[in-house]
Amino acid sequence: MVVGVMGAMPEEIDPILKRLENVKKHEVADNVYYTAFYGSLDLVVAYSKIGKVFSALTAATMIEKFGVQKMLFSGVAGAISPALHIGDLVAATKLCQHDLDITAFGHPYGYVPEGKVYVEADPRLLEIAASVAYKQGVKLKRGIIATGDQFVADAERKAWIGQTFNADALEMEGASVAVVCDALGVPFFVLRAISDAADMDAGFDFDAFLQSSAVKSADFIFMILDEL
Ligand SMILES: Nc1ncnc2c(CN3C[C@H](CSc4cnccn4)[C@@H](O)C3)c[nH]c12
Repeated sequence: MVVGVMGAMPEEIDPILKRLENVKKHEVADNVYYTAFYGSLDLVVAYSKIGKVFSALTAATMIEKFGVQKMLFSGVAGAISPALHIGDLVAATKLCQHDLDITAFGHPYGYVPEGKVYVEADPRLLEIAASVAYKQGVKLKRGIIATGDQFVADAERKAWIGQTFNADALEMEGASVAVVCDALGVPFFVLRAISDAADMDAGFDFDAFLQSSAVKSADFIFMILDEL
């Protein structure tokens, strides 16, 4: 089976790559894709670069050019829910785009005609994640993740996103990956480890915790890969 493991930043996939052997590099569509065998799995690993457009391009390229059959996203996120603290793992049950706004035409935030506000993650992959977390004694929360093309470092914006979408965490790539995988019929799973609280300290906390949180997410992704 061909499994895609995506991140947005180099720091999010470095902990994945360093645990793989005989990694091959492929330059496709202005990006670098790494392939390697992991047990019985064929892995395709890449960081997309930041934001919804780049992450959509990478997800589509992984599926259309590399034949990815299951997509796992590993990375960091800003917390919205007060129950989420730096280093905590959260798996997306569904994802939305908090910066998609044609409310001027009477539509809800995050909605465009023939689209949907939320895209649901694959229940089977969520089930595997919950089972792995239980067996390994890892605390894994589930929640709604809101995606937008902005680094949120403002309590008011964070509160608005939380209230408008009932979101538990926010980032800049998950919902676009979800839309691509959903449209192309590829089961997907988005895992994030909290790096900051999307408030006035977000920039400092992000710099301080990016690496350690990215490793936490990557380590759990390997626990899931071992079950696929
Ligand atoms: N508060 C937050 N708001 C929005 N997104 C996030 C994330 C998740 N990632 C990290 C990175 C921030 S932008 C970036 C740009 N340059 C350097 C580092 N990060 C982008 O890929 C989204 C963690 N905390 C977030």
